Amino acid sequence: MTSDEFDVIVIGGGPVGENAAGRTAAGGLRTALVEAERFGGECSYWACMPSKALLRPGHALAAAKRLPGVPVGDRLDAKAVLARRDEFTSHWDDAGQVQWAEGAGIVPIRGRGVVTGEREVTVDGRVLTARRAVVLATGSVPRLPSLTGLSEVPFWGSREATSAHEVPESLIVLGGGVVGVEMAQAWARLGSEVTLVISQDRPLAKFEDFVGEYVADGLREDGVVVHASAKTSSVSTVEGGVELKLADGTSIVGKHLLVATGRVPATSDLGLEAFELEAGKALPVDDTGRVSGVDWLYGCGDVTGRAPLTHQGKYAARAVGSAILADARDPEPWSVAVATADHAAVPQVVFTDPEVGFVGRTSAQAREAGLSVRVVDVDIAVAGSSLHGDGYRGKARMVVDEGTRTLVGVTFVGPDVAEMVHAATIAIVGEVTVDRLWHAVPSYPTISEVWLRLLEAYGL
Ligand SMILES: Cc1cc2nc3c(=O)[nH]c(=O)nc-3n(C[C@H](O)[C@H](O)[C@H](O)COP(=O)(O)OP(=O)(O)OC[C@H]3O[C@@H](n4cnc5c(N)ncnc54)[C@H](O)[C@@H]3O)c2cc1C
Ligand SMILES: NC(=O)c1ccc[n+]([C@@H]2O[C@H](COP(=O)([O-])OP(=O)(O)OC[C@H]3O[C@@H](n4cnc5c(N)ncnc54)[C@H](O)[C@@H]3O)[C@@H](O)[C@H]2O)c1
Repeated sequence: MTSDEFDVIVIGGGPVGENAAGRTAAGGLRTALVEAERFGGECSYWACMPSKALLRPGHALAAAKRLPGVPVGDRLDAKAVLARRDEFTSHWDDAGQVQWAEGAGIVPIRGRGVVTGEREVTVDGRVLTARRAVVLATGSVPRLPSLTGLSEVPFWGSREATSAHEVPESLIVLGGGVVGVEMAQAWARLGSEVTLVISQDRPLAKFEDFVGEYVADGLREDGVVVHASAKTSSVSTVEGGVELKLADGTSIVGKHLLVATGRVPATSDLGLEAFELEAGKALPVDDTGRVSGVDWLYGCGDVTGRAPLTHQGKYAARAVGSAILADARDPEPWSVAVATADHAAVPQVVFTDPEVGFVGRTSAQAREAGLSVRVVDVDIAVAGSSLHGDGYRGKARMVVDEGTRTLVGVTFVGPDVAEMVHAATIAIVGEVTVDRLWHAVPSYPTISEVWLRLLEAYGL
């Protein structure tokens, strides 16, 4: 093989592309990983890592304040928090990721990749060929709302919100999805005056309805002003920042505006039209990641729009890698080359305080799927939660398919519930019946005892 010939070419060196390339390289295939910006992708530099690094100190401080006797100050040392965030992004230097790729036997190639023919990728004029497969892991890009004046004002996207080096005096956050609530709380706890503007009646509207209420209460406790059911009319530059006008006549002025209104799969400028694929739309893939109608082309991660989360994209990447290695066609569901869990058991944590942990289907989604649904709700009020912090407040919901007596969805909201989600994921993936789950005894005194309360409330 020449230096431009490979078995597999992966376009997009984010966490998902890295995992796909890592898997095929480990299986002995000569693999190129093409990255236009930084190896490590959005997640490492402008998304998961910096956002969680910004949130964690505020949560630790709030947790300590709930425990009499723990000596704590009143506010965060913003400079130290931002410096620690910078460490977590490796100061936006991807040398470590390149080193990892080389160590894993991958050939990293910096530049923008375009699919220019069958099994052919051109990177800034250099033509690469792939004997087996091309994998697209190009991620997603922000979706901007149509808002009068937006093209004329300077505004933040999630990149600026996660990489800022100063705490803004005030911040307007537009969008009550995950980015909106996480960044609203992070900057409020770092000392900014934050206003959250959401179009729905509560934030996190895709989750069970009580989730948004708990999170909105948590934000208000941190001083965030929440404008729910708000219709925006225009935005403009004013002395000292930006002004957002709402349709009801309310005017909000802030130093910066963060637009957090979602993301769309990055499928533009990739040459996909030549293969009858629509640019700007999610890449249509089957459960092995194979693109419909193009049998040498695969996709995984945000670009497919299936489950736009780092862990789920990496899982899809492992399936793609396995499918390429085995040249798997229509493998069995739940086999290693298939991302079956995308349909039934996607977990997600929203790292606010209170935290949200969710997996599977909400009660509404389960009903839409035609399941015979039983919903069980309990407050998280067990010995473990009382010990965890004074005034602990949380709620748990279990959605049971009565046809099989198995769990199809679980939601927790409350301080530090994130680590409880994986037990629920295992129960759903393993299709464990509630009757068997009864015998999984939670340790005393942990917050996990809420499982016992859920099963008792179910009637066991
Ligand atoms: C603020 C924020 C916080 C988040 N927090 C979390 C979280 O806590 N947990 C979680 O699970 N998810 C989180 N997400 C979602 C997560 O970031 C994405 O799901 C994840 O990054 C997707 O990985 P990916 O590899 O598919 O795409 P990306 O990480 O976007 O990587 C794609 C890469 O492809 C490159 N690329 C694109 N086009 C080309 C081309 N033509 N040629 C070469 N390279 C190209 C890009 O430069 C980029 O590096 C967050 C998102 C945001 C915005
Ligand atoms: N902890 C995590 O897992 C985590 C953290 C951050 C982001 N993410 C992922 O990153 C992706 C992007 O997050 P996001 O929050 O930008 O998207 P999102 O889709 O979760 O939320 C976007 C929100 O903006 C609202 N919106 C859209 N247009 C609007 C308008 N004109 N005015 C007001 N509101 C408007 C939508 O109703 C929605 O609530 C998601 O897939 C998310 O799951 C995950």
